[in-house]
Formats: sequence, C-alpha cells, structure tokens
Amino acid sequence: MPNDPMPVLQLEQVRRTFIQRDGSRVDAVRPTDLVVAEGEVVALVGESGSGKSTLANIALALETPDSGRVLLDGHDLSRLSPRDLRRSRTAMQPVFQDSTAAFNPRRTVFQILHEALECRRGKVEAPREMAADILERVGLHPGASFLDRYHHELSGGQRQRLGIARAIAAKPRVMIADEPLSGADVSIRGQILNLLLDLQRAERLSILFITHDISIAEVFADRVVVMYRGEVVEEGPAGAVLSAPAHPYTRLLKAAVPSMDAGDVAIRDLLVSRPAGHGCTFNARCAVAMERCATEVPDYGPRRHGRRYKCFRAADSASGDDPDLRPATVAHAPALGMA
Ligand SMILES: Nc1ncnc2c1ncn2[C@@H]1O[C@H](COP(=O)(O)OP(=O)(O)OP(=O)(O)O)[C@@H](O)[C@H]1O
Repeated sequence: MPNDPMPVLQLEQVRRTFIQRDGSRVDAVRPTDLVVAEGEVVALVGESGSGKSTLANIALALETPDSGRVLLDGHDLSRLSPRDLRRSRTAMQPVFQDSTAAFNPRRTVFQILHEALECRRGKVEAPREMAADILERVGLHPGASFLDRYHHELSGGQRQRLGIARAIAAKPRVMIADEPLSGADVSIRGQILNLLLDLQRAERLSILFITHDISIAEVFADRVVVMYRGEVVEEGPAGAVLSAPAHPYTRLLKAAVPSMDAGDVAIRDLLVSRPAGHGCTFNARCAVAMERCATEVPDYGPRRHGRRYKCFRAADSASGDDPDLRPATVAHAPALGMA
C-alpha cells in the first residue's frame, strides 16, 4: 500500500434503524464511519446480525441511511442528480454470495456481460470479443465458449466467476463483496479469493469484503473492521489487529476461527450471558467485563498506527499481558483452503 492512499468510499456517521413486525426496534447500524481507500482491501467482519449487510447496502445506495452520508470520490451520493447517482452506483459493484439469485435465468452469459459493459462504457465496438476477454480474466477458458450458455448451465464455481466478471465489466472503483465464498465449495473458495486478489492488483480495485470468517481477513485484507451489534468495535491494519486483537470480541472471533457454516454456534459457545445494561454493547456477552462496562459506553481512544477500538479493558491492558484477556484456545480447523 502506498502512503496515504486517497479515500474512494467514505461512510460518515451512517445510521439505520429497522422496526420489526412486532414493533421492536433494531439498531442495525449505529452511527458508523468506514473508509475504503484506493486499491485497498477492507474486510468487514462480524457474526450474523451485526449489521454488515445493512452497511454494505448503504454503501451501494440500495439502502438509505436514517442519518449520515456516503461519499464516493468525495461526492455525497445524496446530493447527486439521478444520472450521476446511476453512474456512482455503477462504480460500486456488488458481488453476492448467491449468484443464482443475481442473474436473470433467461439471459445468456453474453447478454449479462454486454449489459454490464454498456452501463459504464456506453456503446461497445466489439462486445463479444470484450466479453470473452473478461471471461478469460476471471479464469473461464476459452472465454468465447461460455458466451452463449445460460448461467444455470454453469457449475457453482463458474457462476461465482461470472458474478465477478459482471462486476469488473462495469469497470468499478470499488467492489463490495458480501460473503462471496459462502455459496462456494470449500475446494474453490481459495481459488475465488486468489482471483479477487489478482484482479484487485491488476485493476487497482478497492474491495470491501464482508465475511463472518476472520481467518479470511488474515490472508486477504489490508485492513480489518470488526462490527458488533451495529457498531465498529475495532479496526486497524489486518496484520496488527489479527496478531494482537485489542477488543474481547475480536479476540473471541479469532479464537473461534468460525467455519463458514458453524461459526456462529462456535462463537456462541464461548460467550457468557448476563442482562444487557446501558453501557458497552458487548458487555452482556463479554467474559472480561467490569462493573463500569455495564453503565458507561466506551468511546474510541486516540487512533494509533491506524488502529482504534471501543473497550475499557483493552485500553487498560494495552500491553496484552492481562491473562483474562488472552483469547480462549479453541481447537478448530480453519475452513479456508487456499488453492
Ligand atoms: N429490512 C429489514 N427489516 C427489519 N430488520 C432488518 C432488515 N434488514 C436487516 N434487519 C435487522 O438488522 C440487523 C442487522 O442485519 P444485517 O443483515 O445487516 O446483519 P449481517 O451482519 O449482515 O448478518 P448476516 O451475516 O446474517 O447477513 C439484524 O438484526 C436484522 O434482523
């Protein structure tokens, strides 16, 4: 990473509350800042329900925040004309976990890519050649042989590559990948990750990669952002955060090394449960909470070396010597096989 890369995507104090059917309120995203810089891979990590997808949908302008703003290359999306907003949306391409739902079953691979090509570049001279070239870039060889197939004729791994091809056809500035490996066989997860990394380097793409598996952040991300119940509890350079997590929740995620399918259960097994107070959002489940944690809300301390976290205990034991804060040891095989 070069020094001080330019921010591409900025979320400033975005917030989203949902009212559930039973009338209860869910603070899906509490006022939250998030920055993705040029060419940067940011992993947004947290268990199910922590607000990752809501935050991603706000970034993609698919969801409107109750307050706060989203900027792409410094431009506030809420102030753009409908035409410029469409252009900005094209510059932020999603890759979803369930590629089956993402494609129109009546369209061929060529039609899918042609539409993506034209939405950013206008009329394309030789669209079949260009579409075939993009397919080759995502590892579908020979590209031309896939053009007239329907997506249901492809294997799961090929479909996921097509999803990535469609995203890059639109020449995005940022790719927002929401659990893109969840639908894929373990055997091809590593291949898809390597493909995303190759493309990120070749195209200087920024990637916001959403996952509940912190071990993926370790191999893949420049920076990691950890979300718990709608707020960022810790963030910083991936190497530093993952080698010495400061927040008990990050420690827990790391100790559990959640698998793609059973991760949340493994995490739950490690959590304590006590009535929620008015203090730290993690207090009710934190194994090292103090009295203060039930009544006072921790704020971020000063950012040091790009790191910050919301935790009284982490700040007290910055040396990492507190045995209470050492992560639990859980025998668990990492789910990720790099190909
Ligand atoms: N449209 C909606 N209406 C009501 N509640 C919602 C809606 N979307 C999300 N929520 C709630 O907001 C919270 C955050 O959900 P979100 O999907 O953003 O979390 P997540 O971390 O992406 O989880 P997952 O990994 O399971 O997708 C959850 O409690 C969820 O039930």
